[in-house]
Amino acid sequence: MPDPEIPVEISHLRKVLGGRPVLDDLSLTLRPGEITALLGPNGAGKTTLIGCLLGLLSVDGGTVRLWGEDATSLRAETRARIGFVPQTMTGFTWFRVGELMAYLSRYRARPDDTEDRTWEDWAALDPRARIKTLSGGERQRLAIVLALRFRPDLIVLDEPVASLDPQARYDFMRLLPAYARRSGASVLISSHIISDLQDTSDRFIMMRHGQVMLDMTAREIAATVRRLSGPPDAGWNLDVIAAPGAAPGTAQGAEGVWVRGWHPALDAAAAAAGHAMLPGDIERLFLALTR
Ligand SMILES: Nc1ncnc2c1ncn2[C@@H]1O[C@H](COP(=O)(O)OP(=O)(O)OP(=O)(O)O)[C@@H](O)[C@H]1O
Repeated sequence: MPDPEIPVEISHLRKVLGGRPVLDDLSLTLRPGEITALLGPNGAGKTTLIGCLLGLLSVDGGTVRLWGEDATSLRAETRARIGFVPQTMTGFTWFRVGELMAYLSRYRARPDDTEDRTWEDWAALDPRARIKTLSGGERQRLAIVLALRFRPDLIVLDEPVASLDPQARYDFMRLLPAYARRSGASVLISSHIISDLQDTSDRFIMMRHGQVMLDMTAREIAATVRRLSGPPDAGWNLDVIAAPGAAPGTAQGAEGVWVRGWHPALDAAAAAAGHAMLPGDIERLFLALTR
């Protein structure tokens, strides 16, 4: 049943491009107030997924629902609840920064001067600058400000920080979760800079070849994912999720064996078996899953 409380519900999504499935039987749910990191190597299908999620691309199978509505036929009020930061901002080049903000403000459903100031102060753009003269990073800042000033309930960001300088990136990765906590917005952020996402995300979705390889909350990963020095005992009932460097047909990886389903009762047995247990470090887990 479609649920009007759930910002995004994707079920068995299939998308074919150039004659091959780029997204294949993909399901995921984004919940209110949660920051979800979307990770995956180049070509995994992240941008295509975002296109389907926003209703910009048609789907070849499955469903994409935003607050219970089909993504390709959202009502205008529902569309107004979404803030999207694309990989690169195009268009509006003839405007000056201040003119564009003033122009778009006319269409805002929920003006909020405090939010405006927070993001405008962060972006530190000259309102008189013409958009066509902005640098790549300045355009990225503008795209972020434009998406977030509308106080969206769902924020979708496709690699928003790649061209930001370290200071702007650092500040943004602190302002974004603060906004999500304040507003209860659901955030989906795709990025290759995993260190930025490690401490700020509540949930991690790792994609490869158009499929979800792992979808877990940060808490679940910390509590139940471990890297062992060798294969686990069969009686421990653990799922081996990655064994990078493993010889075909074996679970033994040169860089350890990643398992899920860990629980503290196993600590003593694992220590006796000589396992060096490391908690789930997101970046190493991602590298192991995608190697
Ligand atoms: N219009 C198209 N026609 C054919 N293939 C396409 C088209 N658009 C994308 N693809 C293919 O779909 C796959 C997924 O592309 P997508 O841009 O979604 O990946 P991504 O995970 O966002 O990658 P990146 O991290 O490089 O941005 C790629 O192999 C790409 O070549």
